[in-house]
Amino acid sequence: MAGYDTSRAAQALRLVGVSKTYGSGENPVRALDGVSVSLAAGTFTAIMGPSGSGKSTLLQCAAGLDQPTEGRVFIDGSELTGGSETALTKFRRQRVGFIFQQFNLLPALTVMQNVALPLRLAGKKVDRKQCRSILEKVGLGDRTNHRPAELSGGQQQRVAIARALVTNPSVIFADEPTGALDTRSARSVLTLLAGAVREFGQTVVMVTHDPVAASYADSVVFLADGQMVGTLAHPTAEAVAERMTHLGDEVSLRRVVGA
Ligand SMILES: Nc1ncnc2c1ncn2[C@@H]1O[C@H](COP(=O)(O)OP(=O)(O)OP(=O)(O)O)[C@@H](O)[C@H]1O
Repeated sequence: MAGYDTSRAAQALRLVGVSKTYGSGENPVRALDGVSVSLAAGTFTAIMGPSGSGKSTLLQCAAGLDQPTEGRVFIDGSELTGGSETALTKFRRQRVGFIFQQFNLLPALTVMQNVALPLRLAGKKVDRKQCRSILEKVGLGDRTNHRPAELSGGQQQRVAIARALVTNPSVIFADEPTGALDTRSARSVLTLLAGAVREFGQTVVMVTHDPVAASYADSVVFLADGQMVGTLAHPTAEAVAERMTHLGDEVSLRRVVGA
């Protein structure tokens, strides 16, 4: 993490030969197998693949929540791998945003306090005006003093988006952000994420199972058996669904021939 530069790099995220093996001994699981990918700043990328293909592991390693067994990860030009845990935590708090399937808001805090939390954790000054303005952008300007339990699932996820945006991170990682939402709320969450990319130049990386959700992204990265097996630019839901169907066949074939 040495030599961190405050100006933004052209590549918001770069993985070089990233592998992750869980466990050791007789039955180690190679969840990621030599993944190399570069994502330009200001882009929206969906990660797709069959269950167990390594999507969540990729997100965890890319976001610095887990350490790869091999390979290097760079966010905004700064290397995440190889540093101390303390340095990594500090970097994550300042430069990375997260959105989870189950929202992960703190129930005892108000909407405003939840949004301000990453600023507090990063040791930054809490600018209530800025927090309010972000909450207005996600359509919750009138809910700042409510607690999460008083909001719908879609509204809670919009608070989580505001919370992810507040530190102006280099990358926002979203793990199945629409997985717990109805179709209408999912659409509003995806529109917000896509808007953050187009309007503020935010970089978003989203794991999803849903071809419709993936169609909101600029491109899709496909994983199978821990390896990157393809990309699709300007995805439509139909093209993504079609690719996923063939991906299943390809994976079965690779397993049969032992490739
Ligand atoms: N902590 C762990 N210990 C051991 N194996 C693990 C661990 N986490 C994941 N795995 C294994 O690594 C592989 C990839 O898992 P991962 O959760 O990344 O896949 P995924 O594509 O996100 O799956 P899903 O779509 O079902 O969430 C799987 O075989 C999984 O069983």
